[in-house]
Amino acid sequence: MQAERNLGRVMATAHDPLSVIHEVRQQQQQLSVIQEVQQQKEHAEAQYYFTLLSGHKIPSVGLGTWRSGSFTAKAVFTAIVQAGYRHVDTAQEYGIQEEVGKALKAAMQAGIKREELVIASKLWCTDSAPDKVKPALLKTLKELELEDLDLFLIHWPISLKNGAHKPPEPGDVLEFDMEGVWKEMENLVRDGLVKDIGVCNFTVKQINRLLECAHIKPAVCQIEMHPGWRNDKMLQVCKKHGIHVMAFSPLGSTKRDLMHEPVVTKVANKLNKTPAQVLIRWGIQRGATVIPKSIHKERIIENIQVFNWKIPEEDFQALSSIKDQWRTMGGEILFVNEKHGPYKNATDVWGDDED
Ligand SMILES: NC(=O)C1=CN([C@@H]2O[C@H](COP(=O)(O)OP(=O)(O)OC[C@H]3O[C@@H](n4cnc5c(N)ncnc54)[C@H](OP(=O)(O)O)[C@@H]3O)[C@@H](O)[C@H]2O)C=CC1
Ligand SMILES: O=C1CO[C@H](CO)[C@@H](O)[C@@H]1O
Repeated sequence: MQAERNLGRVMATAHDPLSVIHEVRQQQQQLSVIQEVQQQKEHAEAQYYFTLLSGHKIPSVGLGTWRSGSFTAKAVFTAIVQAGYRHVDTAQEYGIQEEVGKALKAAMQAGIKREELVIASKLWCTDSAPDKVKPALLKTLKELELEDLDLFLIHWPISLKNGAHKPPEPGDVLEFDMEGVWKEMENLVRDGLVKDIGVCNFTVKQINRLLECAHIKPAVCQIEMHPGWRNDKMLQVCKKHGIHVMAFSPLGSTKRDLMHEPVVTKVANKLNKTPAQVLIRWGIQRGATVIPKSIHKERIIENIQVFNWKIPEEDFQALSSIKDQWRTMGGEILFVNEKHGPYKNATDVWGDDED
C-alpha cells in the first residue's frame, strides 16, 4: 500500500519526464517485491496450519519442551516472539509448565493474543484414572497461568500408581480404564476447559478400541515419527479416521543421529537446507504437525524455516526408505516389553493389549 501511494505521489509531482520514468520504474520494482513478500507470507501462513476434526486450526510446527529445564521460559518466549511459533507442546511430566506459563505471559504482554496460540499439554500416567483427570487439568492450567487449554492428550495408554518409580517398575502398573478416562476428557471439552482432546503413544488396537467408545473422537494422536521410525501403519490408521498426527522426536531426539544419516545430509545439501529442516519438512509433507525441541535461538529459528519450499518427490521417497526402523522412545521407561505396556518391542505398532 505504501509503495502504491508513493507511486501515485511521484506521478503527480515530478516535472522531468526522464526522471519520472526512472522513479516510476524503481517504485514498480519496489511494489512487485512487496507484493511477492506479501504473497510468500500468505503462502507460508497457509502452509502453517492443518485443520482438526473439530474445525480448529493447528500449526504444522510447534516447539517441543521436554528436557528444556531452566532454559524453557527463554526458549518458549524466543519461539513465539522472535521466531513466529504459535504452538507449544508441553506436559505435566516435564516439570517445566510454570516456566512455560511465565513465557506465555511475557509473550502476551509483548502483544501476542491468547487466541493466536495453540498450547498442548498431557495427562501423566499417575493421573490416568477417571477421578484424577479434571484435577490434573486444573493443575496444568494453574501452572501455565491459562484459563483453558487448546489440546489435552493422554500421555500413555497406561495407568501408574501414585509415587511410581522413575522409570516405573512392574508393581507400579495399574489397570488402565480407557473408557472412563476418555469420558472425563470429553467432559473437559463440554465444560469449555479444553478445546480438543487426543492421545499419545497409542497402538493401532488401542486407537480402534477408543473409537468404539468415544463420543468425541480423538482430534490428535501424538506418536514418534521421523525417517528412522516412519510409523506408517499408525499414520495410515489415523488418516483413515481423520485423526491428526503429531510427530514427536522428529530429529531423532537425543538417541538417534538422524541429522548425520547419509540420505538426510544428501537431500539437505541438494536443497541447500539443514538436516533438521529436511527432517521437519518431511513430517509436514506426510500431513503431520512436527514439534522439534531446542533451547537455542538460532536452531529455534532454523526449525521453523520450513515453508515456501518442498522436498521433491524422489528425495521424499529416498528419505522414506531408510531400512533401519526403530523407535527411540520406550525401552528406558519400561513401556516396551512390559506386560502392561503398549508395545512388544521397539518396532511394534499393533500392540499386545488384546493378544
Ligand atoms: N508424547 C510423548 O510421549 C512425547 C512427546 N515428545 C515431545 O516432542 C518434542 C520433541 O522431541 P524430542 O524427543 O525432544 O526430540 P527432537 O527430535 O526434537 O530433538 C531434540 C534434540 O535435537 C537438538 N536440536 C534441535 N534443533 C536442532 C537443529 N536445528 N540442529 C541440531 N540439533 C538440533 C536439540 O538440542 P538443543 O535443545 O540443545 O538445541 C535436542 O538435543 C519433545 O520436546 C516433547 O515436547 C517427545 C517425546 C515423547
Ligand atoms: O513425553 C515424554 C518424555 O518424557 C517422558 C519421561 O519422563 C516420556 O515418558 C514421554 O513420553
